[in-house]
Amino acid sequence: MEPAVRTRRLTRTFGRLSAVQDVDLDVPAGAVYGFLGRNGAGKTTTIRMLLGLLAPSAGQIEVHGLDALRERRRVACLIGSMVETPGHYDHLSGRSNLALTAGLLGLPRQAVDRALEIVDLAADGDRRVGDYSLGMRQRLGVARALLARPRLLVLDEPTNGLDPRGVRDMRGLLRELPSREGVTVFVSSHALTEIDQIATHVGLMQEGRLVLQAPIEELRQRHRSAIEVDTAQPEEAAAVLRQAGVVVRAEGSRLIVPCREGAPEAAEVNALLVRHGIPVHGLSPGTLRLEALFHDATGDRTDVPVAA
Ligand SMILES: Nc1ncnc2c1ncn2[C@@H]1O[C@H](COP(=O)(O)OP(=O)(O)OP(=O)(O)O)[C@@H](O)[C@H]1O
Repeated sequence: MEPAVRTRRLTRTFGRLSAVQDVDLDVPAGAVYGFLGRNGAGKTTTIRMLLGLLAPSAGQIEVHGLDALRERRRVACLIGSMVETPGHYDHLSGRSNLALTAGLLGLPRQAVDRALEIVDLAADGDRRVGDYSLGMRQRLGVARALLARPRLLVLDEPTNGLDPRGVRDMRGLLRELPSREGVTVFVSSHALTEIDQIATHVGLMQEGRLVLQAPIEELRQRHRSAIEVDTAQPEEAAAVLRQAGVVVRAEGSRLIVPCREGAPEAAEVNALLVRHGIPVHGLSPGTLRLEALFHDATGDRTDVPVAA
């Protein structure tokens, strides 16, 4: 299948500043692509070029096989977007807000009902937008972006400023969109933790460059962190594990089992220790620590580049 987005050497300079430099994005159709980076890394500039709001200084952009710079109108019809906090008419209901846009686009009224349904605002559709929470306003923005049934949905920091519930709702919505609506989701964020559970692919921007791009599963395989064992008998536990051929390191009362080729799963470590009568107070299963991954990709060990 042709990719939803493909850029080659995409570049944008502002005076002497390279806001985006030689970026090769590959966004597969049907993906939820998490576009990550700190503030100022070049995400918004890239997104504005994808949407035809800003001309590149150099490079190419293809959207579903169409040259976005030559066929701007056709490409615009394929994309729905929400860039920055969406503006709504506060005195109107959510439904009326969408109906206005639908009217401008020449879409039938059913398009409004469908969009409200998708973002789970059908029950609140007749309430004034002024009474909506920020999360509801953001979802209404997504509904508007979906009105014309785009093939690609581009969202710039849609979880910015949302409370945990708002983040959870937005996550749930975005995760479902490819399978429910057949739309590819391209979503930017400076907070990895807000999208690591929904992204199928990630791209990381740093200082205008795309320093990492991969399917998230591949990254999970490569960067599963160590299993941590909390026990009152660390020395005995370490001896048991070493005898079983497991590489292990002690850190105070915790034991660390690095995840590497042939390392046991957390459950096996637990079973082995319990079999030898060693109580295990806590066991962390070695989940993906994307922070570590980003440290590796950017060579930045001083702080976490994309923490919540
Ligand atoms: N119109 C402009 N004129 C001059 N410099 C700009 C302009 N737009 C962006 N920049 C600069 O380009 C760089 C990248 O900005 P951009 O907004 O793309 O980053 P970002 O990753 O989206 O960050 P944020 O999350 O803060 O929006 C920054 O240094 C920014 O100051």
